[in-house]
Amino acid sequence: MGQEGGGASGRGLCHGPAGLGDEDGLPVASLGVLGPWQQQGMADSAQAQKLVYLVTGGCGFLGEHVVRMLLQQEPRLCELRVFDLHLGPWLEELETGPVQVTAIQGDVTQAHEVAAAVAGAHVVIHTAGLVDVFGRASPETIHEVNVQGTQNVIEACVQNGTRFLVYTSSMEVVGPNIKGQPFYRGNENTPYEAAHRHPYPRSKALAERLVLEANGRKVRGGLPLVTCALRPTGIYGEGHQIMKDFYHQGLRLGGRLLRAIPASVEHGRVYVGNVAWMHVLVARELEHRAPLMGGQVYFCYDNSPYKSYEDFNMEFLGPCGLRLVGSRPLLPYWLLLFLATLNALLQWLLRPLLLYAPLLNPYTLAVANTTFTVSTDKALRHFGYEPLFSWEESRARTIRWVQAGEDSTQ
Ligand SMILES: NC(=O)C1=CN([C@@H]2O[C@H](COP(=O)(O)OP(=O)(O)OC[C@H]3O[C@@H](n4cnc5c(N)ncnc54)[C@H](O)[C@@H]3O)[C@@H](O)[C@H]2O)C=CC1
Ligand SMILES: C[C@@H](CO)CCC[C@@H](C)[C@H]1CC[C@H]2[C@@H]3[C@H](O)CC4=CC(=O)CC[C@]4(C)[C@H]3CC[C@]12C
Repeated sequence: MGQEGGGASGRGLCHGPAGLGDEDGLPVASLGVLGPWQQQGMADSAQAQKLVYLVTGGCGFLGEHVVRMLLQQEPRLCELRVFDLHLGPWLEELETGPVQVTAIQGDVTQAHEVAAAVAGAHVVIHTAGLVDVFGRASPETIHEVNVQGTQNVIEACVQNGTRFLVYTSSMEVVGPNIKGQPFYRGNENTPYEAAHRHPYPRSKALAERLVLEANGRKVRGGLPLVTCALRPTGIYGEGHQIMKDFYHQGLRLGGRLLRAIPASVEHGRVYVGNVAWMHVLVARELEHRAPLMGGQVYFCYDNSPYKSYEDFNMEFLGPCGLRLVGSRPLLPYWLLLFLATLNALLQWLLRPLLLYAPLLNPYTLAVANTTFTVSTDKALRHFGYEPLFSWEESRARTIRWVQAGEDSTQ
């Protein structure tokens, strides 16, 4: 595994898009007279291993699954660049495989670091982001990472002739909105008033718009950029820190969690392995279905059941020995809202002294307390997506991970 500090090199036999001289901008240089479409038939052979992928945020919860999924499911991969502010030690175990894994410690807000990492890549999967709905980071920082960082990725693709960009957006781009209106089993075309005040959903919405508007821009060499955005609902699975936090909280309370949200409020959830699989499929199919998929958004979905946030968590925490107390919320909503507001006030008062960022605040309460679920088959229709993991398997894997009690996803 190569380790880099803000740049990428040592690409071995991979050929970057700029040096191809192929009309479609596809990676055919080292395949002699074969055209791009013929390459597809060779996908399983070692000769076809010519693609360079870059995953930003590749050491995060989702990013790690995307990285591992690419190594398992993308036979044309030659080099995989993993770009993150903080590199994970698990990257080292990947160095024995046939694909060159290049770890790049870098910051998406630094345009030159992003440009260096993108140079020579065929596909960029941009999952890096500041996921903060708890007030840990300032609104300016969230904007800088999520919006300016995404703009840097787009510009780097344009400068370097990289044609395929997949962006990890979020359900939060749509809602729940500030009015708390329910979004009940909606799809990508369901009308909904997306209005946000919170910095995280605002930043994701702005970044998603940048990505979609960049579709069709000419990249170096004159070919069009093809972009699309995936919108996961609440992701769960191995590595989901908040799930672990609830588990430990339950253990501290003698094996109990207290119901705060009515069981009737549905919150969309999707297994991390399926979200990663969707990214891999989209990245692969963008090349072949650019006119259909370019500039599109897709909700990430699978067969996980529709439940409230807490009832869904109990699917995993129950088998780990926890119990959710109460068939109805134990505290009235007004009291929860009061506590959430108090938390926000304390956060503001204590900010000069310390960071107080509990899970409960007016925004997280609103998200957990508003129905937001998706029901769509757009990804199936556009690029043949079907979940790789059944609900039973997703559940079993997540339970195993919670029980293992470690922080690794494996
Ligand atoms: N966790 C969830 O339920 C959902 C997450 N998403 C999106 O999925 C993506 C991944 O989220 P998670 O894996 O949950 O979060 P995460 O925090 O585990 O991963 C984000 C990764 O981005 C990296 N990163 C942050 N700032 C960076 C910077 N300036 N430069 C380079 N790398 C940076 C972090 O170090 C981290 O490894 C994010 O874009 C998020 O908005 C979307 C929907 C739901
Ligand atoms: C009121 C509490 C009583 O137990 C429960 C508070 C739970 C919250 C911390 C979570 C409820 C819903 C979660 C969010 C949701 O899954 C959608 C998200 C999408 C993203 O893109 C990022 C993460 C998140 C905002 C997620 C964050 C945690 C919750 C607010």
